Amino acid sequence: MNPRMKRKIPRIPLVTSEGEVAGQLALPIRKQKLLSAVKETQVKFLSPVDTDYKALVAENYDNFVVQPGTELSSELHTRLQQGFETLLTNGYLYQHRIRFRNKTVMTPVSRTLIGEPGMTYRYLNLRLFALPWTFDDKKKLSDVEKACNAFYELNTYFKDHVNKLITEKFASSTGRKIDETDDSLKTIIQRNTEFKATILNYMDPSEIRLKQEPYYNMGDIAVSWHKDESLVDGSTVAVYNHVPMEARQDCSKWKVGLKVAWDITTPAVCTPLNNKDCYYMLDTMNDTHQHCVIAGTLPRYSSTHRVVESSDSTLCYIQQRCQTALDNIGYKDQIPYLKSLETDVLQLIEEIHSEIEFEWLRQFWMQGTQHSQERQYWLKPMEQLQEDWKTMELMTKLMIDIVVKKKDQSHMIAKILLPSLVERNELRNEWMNRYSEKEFYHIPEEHRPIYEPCWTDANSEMPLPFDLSQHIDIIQECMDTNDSQ
Ligand SMILES: O=C(O)CCC(=O)C(=O)O
Ligand SMILES: [Fe+2]
Repeated sequence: MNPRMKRKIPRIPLVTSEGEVAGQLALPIRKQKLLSAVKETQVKFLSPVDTDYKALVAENYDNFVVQPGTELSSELHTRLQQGFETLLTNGYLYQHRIRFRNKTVMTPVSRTLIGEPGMTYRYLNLRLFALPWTFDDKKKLSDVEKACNAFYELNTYFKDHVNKLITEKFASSTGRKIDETDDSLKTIIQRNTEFKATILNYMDPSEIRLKQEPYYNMGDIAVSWHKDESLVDGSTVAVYNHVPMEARQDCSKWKVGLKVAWDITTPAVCTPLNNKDCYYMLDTMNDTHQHCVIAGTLPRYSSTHRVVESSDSTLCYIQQRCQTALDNIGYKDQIPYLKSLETDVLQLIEEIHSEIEFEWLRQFWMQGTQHSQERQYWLKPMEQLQEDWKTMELMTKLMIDIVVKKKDQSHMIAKILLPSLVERNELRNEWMNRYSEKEFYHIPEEHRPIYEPCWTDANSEMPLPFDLSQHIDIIQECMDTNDSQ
């Protein structure tokens, strides 16, 4: 059976984007209000064929810029188009199963993240781990690596082009002549152009049943109204559009929709895109507006470059956090002990411990075998993170021992441990029960979750059991006796 056929009718609800789930789920109140207002008022949108379109864009969407593909070199287009195709044919683009209001839902669009080595991007409660787009000079690149590198080239182009757009905008809004040494200009440019990763999107509309755009009747919605998450405030999003077989009429083309966030009095805009076109949401546009993608009739790819808010989303960051925690373990005659028992130190270690387990290890392995095989770059670092995490299990065990033996600081340590262990146990349960049996059964084998780390009580290497319930009871008891003394 053709593996693509299996995906034709998704068994689990589709999420079309942030905050927008097709079917079953209750709507947020804000959206309900908007929808009932829509019924009463005639809300409208304009397209480039409408006479007032230009004026509307100038007034309310001046940070939205469409650039015809002719401005990019044909060599770059060729590399990008080959890049998309290579990634699709090698199975790198697939629909994401994400958790949304306690349900598992599937994105209609197939995706992957490419970016700076060690970059991750969190959206819809899923952490994406980037395929690197740059490599050591001497490395002989595989086709997939060459494909990723093409998007780095596009990224370099986008940095340069957005620099120009922002500089012009700055000059026209301040009425000043362009001065490249101007510090405020430099800051704005940096904020807008430090693209760190791109999400590639792919969809063949003939394979997926889509919902209608709910407010304006724009057509079939592939990516529903949203703002992009986890970005630096006031940063640009730059998008490349690729439709291998171009539709002739506007009505069959893919379109990008824009509206002022939670506003139905200002008309929205809906702009058809041609193959190779780029569009930009400059500066604060992603903060003040929402965008959506309306499906055309033919398959389409896009590459969406983002200035990721990366303070807590790089491999370097989590490795440093690990080191901070591990600095507190010492060994005397090979016997481990905690160097400091200060509240803040222990609290921080417990936080890091859970962060590694739930934000990194489980997020990575939950995405399945194919996902991990594709990410050779990540395998060694993940192994090391898991080793470090295991040492943190030992550190937690040392804390528990102090509580149980009623040593000096036991009450204070119990107060830190109790909420931390309760939360860890709950999160473990949640991760282990992420899919119902029925859902699990319908996940293709290569995308099935790997429940890692996972161990049984028979595993003598692990300092603590997987299920923390008994330890939680013991600590609770210690606290109760301590309180009653
Ligand atoms: O494909 C596009 O044009 C934009 C997709 C999008 O909004 C997203 O991936 O966040
Ligand atoms: Fe988006």
